[in-house]
Amino acid sequence: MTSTDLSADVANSSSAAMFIPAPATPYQGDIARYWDREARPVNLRLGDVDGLYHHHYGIGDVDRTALGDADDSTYEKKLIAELHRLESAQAELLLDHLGMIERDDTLVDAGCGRGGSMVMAHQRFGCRVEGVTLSAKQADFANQRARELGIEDHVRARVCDMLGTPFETGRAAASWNNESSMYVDLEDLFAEHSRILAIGGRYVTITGCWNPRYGQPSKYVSQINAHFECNIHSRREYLRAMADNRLVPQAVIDLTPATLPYWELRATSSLVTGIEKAFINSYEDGSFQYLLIAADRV
Ligand SMILES: C[S@@+](CC[C@H](N)C(=O)[O-])C[C@H]1O[C@@H](n2cnc3c(N)ncnc32)[C@H](O)[C@@H]1O
Ligand SMILES: CC(C)=CCC/C(C)=C/COP(=O)(O)OP(=O)(O)O
Ligand SMILES: [Mg+2]
Repeated sequence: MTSTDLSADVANSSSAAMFIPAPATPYQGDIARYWDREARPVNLRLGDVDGLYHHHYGIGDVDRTALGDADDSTYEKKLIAELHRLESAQAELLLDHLGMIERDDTLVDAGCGRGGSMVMAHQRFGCRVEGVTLSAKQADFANQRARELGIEDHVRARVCDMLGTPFETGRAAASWNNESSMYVDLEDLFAEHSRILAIGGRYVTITGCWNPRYGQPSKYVSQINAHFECNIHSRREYLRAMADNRLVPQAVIDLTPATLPYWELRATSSLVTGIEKAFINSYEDGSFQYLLIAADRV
């Protein structure tokens, strides 16, 4: 794919001249404010470990040898590094599912946060990565990080609704949502991914979803929704909305067992936010699942 710039509108490309569109709905205004104000140590201190700032959770086994003795004065620092390693492992798994990406391809990160996954994608594939977020603070942060790394010509965040992006039709080699699809209607979301993706392109999401086998969203799922002002969808809704929008699943991976060690470890740290028990309980009672879905645009 030949692509230097997917965007039909480049006006808001640099933070200095960033054009901030009015929110499409009052809800999106709330979410923009939420992320503009967010500065939780559990995110900033983890990002400070190596400069990759994530707003998603972790997967994989805890490396107890890396943590050492809990009585040691360096234990908390090691614990933070370990949580961060698990969060980056989550992003690596998402990137593993993007398929063959060439240097001249363009990828789209829908709901890019502070841009950690975008940087990792560029570092892995050498390609251009375009991200959208509702939060001007997050877009500024991500663009500042890209400048610091000298990759601002390849990695760019902008303030934009993921349901109506300025990207050209059929040009993206791959696109993803990393824990950002619980803020939007899935039919609208997948219609937009389907529009921007090339035929044969790849879509990947990692998300928390409620489990139809449980019946309805549990009290823990409701707690998570209230905590983040989001609206968690069911697994069934994901698969149905993909099918409706020419996205054919190639892999559906239940990451619930893989994310539980992250939560158990996080619950013991000084950086707890109070939402840890809701995740642990809902994963354990089967009402909630941590899922990766990779789909082909057909
Ligand atoms: C939990 S954070 C995930 C950030 C990032 N994907 C990561 O893994 O670090 C959710 C993100 O979704 C974004 N978001 C929510 N609704 C959006 C929308 N309608 N359009 C664009 N971004 C949106 C928020 O601004 C925020 O950046
Ligand atoms: C899996 C689900 C349902 C996720 C909801 C979306 C969300 C808010 C993710 C984490 O962001 P964060 O990294 O800012 O959260 P925290 O501060 O808890 O680490
Ligand atoms: Mg976090």
